[in-house]
Amino acid sequence: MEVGFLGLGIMGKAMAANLLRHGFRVTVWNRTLAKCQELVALGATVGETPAAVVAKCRYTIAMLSDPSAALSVVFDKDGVLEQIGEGKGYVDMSTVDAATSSKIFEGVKQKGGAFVEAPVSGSKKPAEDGQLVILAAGDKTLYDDMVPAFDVLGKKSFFLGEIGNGAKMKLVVNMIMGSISLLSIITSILMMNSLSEGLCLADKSGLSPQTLLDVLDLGAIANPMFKMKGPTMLQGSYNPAFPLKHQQKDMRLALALGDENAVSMPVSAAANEAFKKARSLGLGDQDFSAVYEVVKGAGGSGQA
Ligand SMILES: NC(=O)C1=CN([C@@H]2O[C@H](COP(=O)(O)OP(=O)(O)OC[C@H]3O[C@@H](n4cnc5c(N)ncnc54)[C@H](OP(=O)(O)O)[C@@H]3O)[C@@H](O)[C@H]2O)C=CC1
Ligand SMILES: O=CC(=O)O
Repeated sequence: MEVGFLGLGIMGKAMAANLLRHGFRVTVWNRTLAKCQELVALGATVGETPAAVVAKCRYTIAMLSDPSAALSVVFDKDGVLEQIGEGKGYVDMSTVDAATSSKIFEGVKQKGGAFVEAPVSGSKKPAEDGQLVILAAGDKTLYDDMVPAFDVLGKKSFFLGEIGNGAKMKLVVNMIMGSISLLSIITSILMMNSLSEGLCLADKSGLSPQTLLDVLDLGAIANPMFKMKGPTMLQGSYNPAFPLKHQQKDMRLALALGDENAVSMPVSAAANEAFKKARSLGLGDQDFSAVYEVVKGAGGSGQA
């Protein structure tokens, strides 16, 4: 199967590489064209513009940063709309709001093409391992055509019906993830303080601190989020798997969805403030766990 792939950021690069590894022929484009070279080394060909990729491929996937990037790649000069038409499909896997997705759907439909939105849950590692969860909606025939690609990219794909449902589901999931991860960071700080005291007490009492760790890890307070992100957070190292600016964009779009539907979400609103603050501190391009810096600055103990 031949596919086009637009957008080779953290996720797009891993996903396109995965398709190549599984025998797909892939034509790639990225705004910063130089980034295509890594994929060329894996067997991809390059399209000079989004329109050139769509002209070459029956199916084109996009993985772009946000609503404005998703719209620009479709509607601007040399964009997807210049070449989309009867018999061609466009699949946007970026995380955007339902209104953005609907605009793209209408634009593609007017040209006679088919459109599926298919945002994903799962970060850099699941993208590399083909373990994403795909939340698709829109044209069912195109969805069915894309199943071989979705099977490579993800461990499960859902077809959620009319356009907008995939975008909304993704925003709800990420709103929960953003709030929970902030709570988990705060909990981790408290846990780390308790843990430090526990390790000290064990040591002074003639017990092995390592055995204490082994025992705790097997019990009810074992904490997967802390295990995954904790060690690098404590070093203040936030190499991005999921950039903080994207997490904040998802919180913002989810809160707007809450506004539209009059759903009160005080926990998410507070989490959004913390992510906003982190962006204002210049942490937008770091991993979203860098929100830890905000929590520390607000009086949490960073010495854990
Ligand atoms: N990272 C993660 O863990 C996950 C991310 N997502 C979502 O996937 C999407 C991509 O995320 P990720 O790969 O991490 O993001 P990155 O920031 O790493 O990549 C963003 C991509 O969008 C391109 N881009 C940005 N602005 C424009 C524009 N105006 N026109 C054309 N291209 C543009 C960038 O091009 P250039 O290289 O030129 O800057 C790059 O290819 C986002 O919507 C994110 O929310 C979903 C699940 C997990
Ligand atoms: O959108 C981010 C994710 O981890 O899912």
